[in-house]
Amino acid sequence: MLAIETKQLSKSFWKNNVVKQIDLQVEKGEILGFLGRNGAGKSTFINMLTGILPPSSGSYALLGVQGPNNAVKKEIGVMPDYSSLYGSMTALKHLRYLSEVSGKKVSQSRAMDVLQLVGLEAHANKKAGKFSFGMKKKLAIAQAIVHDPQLIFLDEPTSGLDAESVIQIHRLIQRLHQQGKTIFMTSHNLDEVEKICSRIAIMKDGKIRRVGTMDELRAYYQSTITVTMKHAPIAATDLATLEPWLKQVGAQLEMEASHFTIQVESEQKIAEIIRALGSYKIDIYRVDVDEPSLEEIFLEE
Ligand SMILES: Nc1ncnc2c1ncn2[C@@H]1O[C@H](COP(=O)(O)OP(=O)(O)OP(=O)(O)O)[C@@H](O)[C@H]1O
Repeated sequence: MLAIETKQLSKSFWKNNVVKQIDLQVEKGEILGFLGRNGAGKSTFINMLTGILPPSSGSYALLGVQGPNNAVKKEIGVMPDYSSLYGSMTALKHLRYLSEVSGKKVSQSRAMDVLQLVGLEAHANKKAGKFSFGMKKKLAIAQAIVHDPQLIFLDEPTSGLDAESVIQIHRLIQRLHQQGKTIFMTSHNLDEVEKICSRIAIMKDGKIRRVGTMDELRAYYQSTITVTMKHAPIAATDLATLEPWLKQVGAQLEMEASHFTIQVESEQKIAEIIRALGSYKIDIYRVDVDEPSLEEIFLEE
């Protein structure tokens, strides 16, 4: 079953088209990482799905129910902007009160369990107004998950958190994933997305440019495989013909005495180069293939 399905979903503010005809499908149980530069339209897209903004055109369904629809609200968890927390309410009260508002009031012990999951158990009875930025963020995450929703929207869940808290939140996300929850998360931390998300969507100028697993994204960008080969010394006479040949096979050739680096379009080209060196009877000691990182893929978009 699809957890999220959008069809031509669009949003304009006056004449400014911020989200442009997005068709996106997210399977139940996925962790989808939603990437994009500042101003790409990510928040606007999420705000439509979570009922904060009405779409200008197009449609969406959450957990198979056409939105907006209050019936499905109980099964959706949204991490609020930390600045919208109530300063005079304790962490515990927050969770109990806001779960009631969302239609699925939770017990005191459930609220305490969730505060423990985000590492706030020692602060359960402190007012949110006295919390640090990181503590507010954790409370916002707790608020998104306290009513045990099926679909969870997390907006930059770890930005601004200390290293230990980041690990704690990653573990929590993985645990939710194991429980079969669907998680839709934005992040500007590409390492984090690469590590914990099952699929990645890259948004630019209001459109989703690419969506896929890390392997699928890499396959798409394989035109930029960088290969470094360490080899036995090459005789000057061989080099005279080998070097021009390599320049034809790939790009950005950099030759040193014991190794060279070259960019090729496909794995077949790597095989061709290895065969060619073999025909010159040049031993190859090592082949390093540098696959594009998410950062490189992201920057290309
Ligand atoms: N309520 C609004 N009225 C007018 N323009 C808006 C409104 N909300 C967002 N925008 C514009 O829409 C564009 C996309 O903004 P959005 O907040 O969706 O981007 P984002 O990808 O979430 O960025 P960030 O990573 O910085 O949070 C921006 O140019 C922004 O100025």
